[in-house]
Amino acid sequence: MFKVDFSEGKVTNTTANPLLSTRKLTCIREERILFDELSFDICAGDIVQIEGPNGSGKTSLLRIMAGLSRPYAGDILYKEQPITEERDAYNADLLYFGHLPGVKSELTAEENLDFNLKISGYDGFDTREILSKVNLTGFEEAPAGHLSAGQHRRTALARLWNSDCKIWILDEPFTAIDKKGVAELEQMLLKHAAAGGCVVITTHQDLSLEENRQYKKICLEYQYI
Ligand SMILES: Nc1ncnc2c1ncn2[C@@H]1O[C@H](COP(=O)(O)OP(=O)(O)OP(=O)(O)O)[C@@H](O)[C@H]1O
Repeated sequence: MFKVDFSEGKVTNTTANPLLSTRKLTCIREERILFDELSFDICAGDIVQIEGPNGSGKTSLLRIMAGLSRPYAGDILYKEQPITEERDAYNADLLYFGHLPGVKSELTAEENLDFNLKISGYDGFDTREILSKVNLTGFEEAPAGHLSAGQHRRTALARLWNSDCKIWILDEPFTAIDKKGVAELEQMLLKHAAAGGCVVITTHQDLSLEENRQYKKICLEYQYI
């Protein structure tokens, strides 16, 4: 595990054959520089945790990396090409899990999963089997609006268990998830990385991945203009 701290200024950490890269990425919100000329690479097998206090810019960074918002300056590269030029290929290889991960309260857990997988282009999956992996057996037909906060989150997370995207960008996936669920999800991240995928994740939880050689932390701190 290594730790890259950007609080001292412009730190660059780049490697060969990256899957995903930031290049001189600068983000300004409300006249505050959240990060400035941020350049780093993420390779197959990497699990990268973006750390920092509330408001330091973690979600902003993830949204820019996912192509959902634009930076003040700089680029995101997918296999060394700007994502603006590789939009379709990048989107097909990206699983983005945001703060509001698209679970409709009026649909059942099973209907939500079915919908989320179908709009991502999957078919031939077994929703009950996938829901069992996130401990939702017995809750398949419950409207998501009647589920507990953790079960609601598990409904959204279930699509990780049926993903062939190499790049996972996960914004606080552990919110409301119990200890056993966190451990299971950590195992899922390790399995994904071992299979040649990569993970970018934010969480305020302590993860038990410190011993993993491919686990990295990037720390964002406040900077002012
Ligand atoms: N679209 C926006 N317009 C203006 N300001 C924004 C916008 N998005 C984020 N901000 C501001 O940017 C700062 C960073 O927000 P961001 O959500 O990236 O932080 P975070 O590190 O993810 O925080 P948390 O740990 O609380 O989730 C905040 O001060 C926020 O108010």
